[in-house]
Amino acid sequence: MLVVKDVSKQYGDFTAIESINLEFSTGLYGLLAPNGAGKTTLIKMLATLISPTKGEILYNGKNISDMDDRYRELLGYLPQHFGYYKNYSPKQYLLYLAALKGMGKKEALHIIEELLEKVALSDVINKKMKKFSGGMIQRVGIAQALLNNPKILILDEPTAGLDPKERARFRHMLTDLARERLVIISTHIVSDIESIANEIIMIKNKRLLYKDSVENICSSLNGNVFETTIAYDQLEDFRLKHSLLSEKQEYGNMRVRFIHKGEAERNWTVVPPQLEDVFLYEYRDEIEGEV
Ligand SMILES: Nc1ncnc2c1ncn2[C@@H]1O[C@H](COP(=O)(O)OP(=O)(O)OP(=O)(O)O)[C@@H](O)[C@H]1O
Repeated sequence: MLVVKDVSKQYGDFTAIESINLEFSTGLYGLLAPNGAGKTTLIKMLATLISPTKGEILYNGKNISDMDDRYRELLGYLPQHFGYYKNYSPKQYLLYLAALKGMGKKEALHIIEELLEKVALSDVINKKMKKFSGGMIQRVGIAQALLNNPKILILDEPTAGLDPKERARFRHMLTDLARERLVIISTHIVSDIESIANEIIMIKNKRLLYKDSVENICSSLNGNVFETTIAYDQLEDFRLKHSLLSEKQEYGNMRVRFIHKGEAERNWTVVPPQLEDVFLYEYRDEIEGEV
């Protein structure tokens, strides 16, 4: 069990994360927030790459920074930008990392072959990585994070640059990996984790906003998400009055989805809230202009 206890992180005078409390057990946790919200900061603290300014992170009751190597033996980590050697094959690269971890070559070879099979790279085990797609490189990244068969797997924005097919494959793989370990994945893309995370963690204004199931988070907007059709020239006025979530052209009119708290109008249809609605609503100030 991993516990984040009242953790804050400051960079000089700037506070990136403030008084965060979290508890993790086995399963998949999605850390979802727009860029700059502090996901990487939190993840780097969980990976002991940086230390909290205040508070502590405990694994089975022990402070992870005191555990030192004993904690890192339990940890697999894929950073946002991971360094690999383009002229190496996945096998050469993983053998090199295994040697750094002090693994014997015979044991390492066996594990590496198994891992590359798990991430569906068996057929390119000896091919140079310079010809690999973004998705294939990310799968090598996952394989390196799994070298020590970690109990805790932490992936920072692992789907950046992947196409929809690769994203889907990635989701299957993560579900599989989270059956027997704690997996924490950070992303600003709702669809990456919506269908697979046991719990979603959202940070807003440096603090914890939600740590809950998708269903419970969505229920915070029950009865407040509507759709209706308006004329194109009403759109600007509508945008000023309501929190617009999405808009699309439909037979010369505009179909709009929006948040409204209070009395509804007759021609509005209330719709079940989706995680994307909560994300767009909660971060409407941060992501204005981005979407
Ligand atoms: N070493 C640092 N020194 C000063 N400020 C930092 C440092 N690292 C991060 N920050 C600031 O802390 C805030 C949170 O950054 P962080 O990288 O954790 O966000 P994020 O949610 O992971 O976003 P991204 O996905 O873009 O990295 C940002 O405002 C960032 O500029």
